[in-house]
Amino acid sequence: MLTTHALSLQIGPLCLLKRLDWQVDAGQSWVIIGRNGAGKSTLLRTLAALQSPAGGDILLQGRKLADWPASERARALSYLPQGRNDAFGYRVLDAVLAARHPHQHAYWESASDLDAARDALSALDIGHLATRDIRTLSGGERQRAAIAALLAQDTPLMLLDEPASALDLAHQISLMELVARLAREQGKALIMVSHELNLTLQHASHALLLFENGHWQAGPVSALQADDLGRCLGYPLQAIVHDGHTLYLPQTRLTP
Ligand SMILES: Nc1ncnc2c1ncn2[C@@H]1O[C@H](COP(=O)(O)OP(=O)(O)OP(=O)(O)O)[C@@H](O)[C@H]1O
Repeated sequence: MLTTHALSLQIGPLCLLKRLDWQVDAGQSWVIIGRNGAGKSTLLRTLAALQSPAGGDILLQGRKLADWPASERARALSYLPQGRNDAFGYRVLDAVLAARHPHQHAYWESASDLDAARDALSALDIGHLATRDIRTLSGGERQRAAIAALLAQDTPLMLLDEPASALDLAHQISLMELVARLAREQGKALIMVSHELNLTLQHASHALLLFENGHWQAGPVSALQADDLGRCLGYPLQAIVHDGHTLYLPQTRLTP
């Protein structure tokens, strides 16, 4: 689905990523993990073709990302950025319908566009907000409306930047279950940035760790080591197995 060859990211003198060789296949859900400023959002924006890498190649379905016409690319990948800014008072349903634009052949949306938008709103538990002015939503509701729009876009590759950050615990869990289901049952490929370590690692299949100075490590979640994760996040962690799940907890530091 997505391949990178020697992908490097740099902002001014700051090297964020050095020669990333990476493959994301259909049915996989990846979480990108790293400290603040590690380059996670920059990587996601680069994969969404919103900024250029310092070097290397990104291939989407075998074709260079830069060679994709924008309208075709919008049917192949969707992107949820971190922040949102609503200048106009449109209805929640219309905001989600707008995400169907890449699939529309006529000026007006079709019945299947409406179905896709309504299904996406229900999946995010905000069907009852369909006719509300989007500017009146709470932070978590607005986040769920944005994720619903991403679902309605219905692309094989989905890029999500901190999708669970504004959500309450119950909605965080149902979002992660939804994401895992999309990968498992529909063969979607997902790449998420998340600071909700244990929640995300319970549902993701693979992890990409970003270390300082552009170093990285990629592999299945089942092969993750607490030492590597701790080094990546700048705090020692211990792995605890509970109910068949591995949880990563901060090690207690002995006070001198
Ligand atoms: N336009 C810019 N000008 C200068 N520095 C930038 C710019 N964009 C990003 N950076 C810097 O690049 C680094 C990586 O930013 P990025 O947003 O990718 O980090 P992140 O890993 O997503 O962090 P966080 O966990 O805090 O969201 C940061 O140090 C940031 O300050």
